[in-house]
Amino acid sequence: MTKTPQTLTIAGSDSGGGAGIQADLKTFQELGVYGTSVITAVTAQNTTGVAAIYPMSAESVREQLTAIGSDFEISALKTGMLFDPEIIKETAAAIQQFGWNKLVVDPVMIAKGGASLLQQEAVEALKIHLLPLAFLVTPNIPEAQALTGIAITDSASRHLAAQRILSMGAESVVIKGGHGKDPKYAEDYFLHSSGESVLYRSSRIATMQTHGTGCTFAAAVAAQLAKGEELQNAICTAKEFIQAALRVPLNIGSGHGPTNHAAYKADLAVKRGVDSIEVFR
Ligand SMILES: Nc1ncnc2c1ncn2[C@@H]1O[C@H](COP(=O)(O)OP(=O)(O)OP(=O)(O)O)[C@@H](O)[C@H]1O
Ligand SMILES: Cc1ncc(CO)c(N)n1
Repeated sequence: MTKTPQTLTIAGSDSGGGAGIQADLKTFQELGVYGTSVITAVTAQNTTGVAAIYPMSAESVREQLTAIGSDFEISALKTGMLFDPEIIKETAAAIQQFGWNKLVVDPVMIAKGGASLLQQEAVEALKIHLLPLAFLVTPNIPEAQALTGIAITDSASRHLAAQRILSMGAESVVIKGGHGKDPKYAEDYFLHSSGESVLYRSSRIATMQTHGTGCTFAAAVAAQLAKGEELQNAICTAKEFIQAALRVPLNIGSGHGPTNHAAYKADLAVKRGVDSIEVFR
């Protein structure tokens, strides 16, 4: 009997349901994998912003990780909001202890409204403890700049920043282009430590409903990896998933609304297909 692949998200809770743990579990469910979760912080948050953050203690994070590691067979996992250095160290220790592979690190730093989801001193901890364990790191443009100190202004500086992130020990990186300036395209740039690079390009969708795009994208990659999809194809599927989720808005809340996690499967179900992504290798 084949078992459903099991996945794990280590991230913060978004009370508004569009990002963080909630986005990850919805994405896992939609893509047909079993989702488990370790909550690093509780945020009081909606589509207009983050009102408060309550980090969990390092001990509670360790206990959640142990509960998962002692019972589940995790085929792929992702991290999101990790908030402080202690939580990062507990996370890295558990990943090593339980031998979890296929780690997608989404280096979440700042929410759309400007709230800090990662303490300044935690950026170093992330680089030292977590990036060397990563199968894939998924920074957006501001995060890639914060990790490397390189201003990303064109494709050459984006490549340089990607190389710098790989030099921190990650096996591969995709610098996401949601924050890019191009009005026509949203371009994600992938670089592997082998030197192989891929550009994933989709048409940019003009919408306010972009809350949690990064979390959803990384969770979709982790889900596909858990099912055994090869990394570059998993990224392509994640790009199709987020494109569908952005294209069919839910119009929830008065600010940056959540994406529509159900759209990808609904598209497939009626064989409408999803927007095809241009892939440049
Ligand atoms: N308007 C858009 N149209 C099409 N694709 C988009 C758009 N905005 C973001 N994307 C895609 O969504 C994914 C997430 O990228 P983005 O740079 O927005 O991440 P993020 O800033 O970490 O997200 P968040 O912090 O909101 O969770 C990428 O694949 C990106 O190309
Ligand atoms: C809990 C949480 N994680 C990540 C993000 C980034 O979208 C957010 N806004 N909230």
